[in-house]
Amino acid sequence: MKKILLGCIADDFTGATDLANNLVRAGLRVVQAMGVPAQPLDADADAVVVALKSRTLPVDEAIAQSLAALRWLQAQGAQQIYFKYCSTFDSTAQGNIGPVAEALMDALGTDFTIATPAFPDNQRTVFKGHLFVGDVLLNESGMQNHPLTPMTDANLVRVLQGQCRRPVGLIDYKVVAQGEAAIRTRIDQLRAQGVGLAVVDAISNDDLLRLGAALSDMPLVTGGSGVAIGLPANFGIAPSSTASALPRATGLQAVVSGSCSLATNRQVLAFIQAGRPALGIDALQIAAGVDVTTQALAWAAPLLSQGPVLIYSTADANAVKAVQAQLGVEEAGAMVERTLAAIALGLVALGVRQLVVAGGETSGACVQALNITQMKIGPQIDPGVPWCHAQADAAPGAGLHLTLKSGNFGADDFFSKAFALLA
Ligand SMILES: Nc1ncnc2c1ncn2[C@@H]1O[C@H](COP(=O)(O)OP(=O)(O)OP(=O)(O)O)[C@@H](O)[C@H]1O
Ligand SMILES: O=C(O)[C@@H](O)C(=O)CO
Repeated sequence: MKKILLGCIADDFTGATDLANNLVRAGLRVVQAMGVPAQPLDADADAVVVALKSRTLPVDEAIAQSLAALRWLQAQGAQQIYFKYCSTFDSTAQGNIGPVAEALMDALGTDFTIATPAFPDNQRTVFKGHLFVGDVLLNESGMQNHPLTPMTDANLVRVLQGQCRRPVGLIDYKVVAQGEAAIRTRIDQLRAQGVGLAVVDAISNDDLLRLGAALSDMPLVTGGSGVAIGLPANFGIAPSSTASALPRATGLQAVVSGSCSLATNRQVLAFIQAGRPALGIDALQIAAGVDVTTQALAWAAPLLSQGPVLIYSTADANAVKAVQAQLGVEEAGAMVERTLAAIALGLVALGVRQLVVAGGETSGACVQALNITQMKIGPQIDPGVPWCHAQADAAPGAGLHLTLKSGNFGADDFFSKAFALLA
């Protein structure tokens, strides 16, 4: 068995493809596994990204799944472990970023790791420990209204400290600007002070490349997908602009959107304004026992032959809050996810072979319903969002082209742009 270099654990499915995309573009051969594989790796790969749906699980379950992923990755020979979370640091006061990071540290027997969600290609920058989304602080970016993980504090040292037993420190931009040696010195200083995790400032890809060089011997790296751009060089691998080729796309086209993030709201609006068919589904109707899935599929069936259709639960923050007040946050989320997953499965049964799913939790639910276990990463549509290809029982033969779009990623015309790229 050939050993892998980098073993990655992603806390949601869109995040996993985001990371895999950056690694592929940096030159690594990557396999993305949905959940912890039951078998050893059967492909030649430099990195494996194990996609979990652990971001919003109870802490103990998130830890247990992450440790199972770690054990599998170690069995494949992984030299370094990467824990991927959201570039908007999506978590609650309990976690799961801090507790999972510390459980991985314990399991790896390491006393120090870094944490940075910086992803400048997607306008996520960290300055003096504070996370900016575009020009505004995290807590003013719309993320303060997230349905499951509202982010109300942009100070990541404070946020992470609230989730960790070990002291949390900062490697600030002045140190990062000086390069690898200065970063290593700062890490030594922090370790000597008993700091276990350090948030790292990064406002450009150059910062991330300098940081990457200083992480070559760190057993565990934690971050968004941005840090990944600086790691392949440590293994002697050079960036590659050739995205992996995917099989030719065929079949009908559809979008399923359960993301309520601001970018997805704009993308849904743009699709409707472009005159494309779109159907909104209502969480309260699902709760009232209406068979929303059958209704949605009956609506889509005659339209699919004319081009892409969109089925969405995407709503603005006020509408989501009103639904949650009636149904409860978790129940509302789970109910909508189950329905959209059943709709995705139904769309594939109707002949859809190019499927866009918006939202990390929603993607997890759809991919699990489709029983997809492994994906190949293809060309990037927008930063952080590639097309992928997977085999699925529901799409026998040529399989399915799939893109899992993170809530806040992608241009306003993302849905149309995605299908145009495969044409
Ligand atoms: N209209 C709605 N009312 C209440 N909850 C909803 C509604 N629509 C979607 N949801 C739930 O909100 C959650 C959205 O999370 P999801 O991870 O899919 O999107 P996101 O957070 O925008 O994406 P990402 O995690 O990639 O940033 C899901 O649990 C979904 O079921
Ligand atoms: O890092 C990001 O923002 C995304 O990959 C993600 O994890 C959204 O769910």
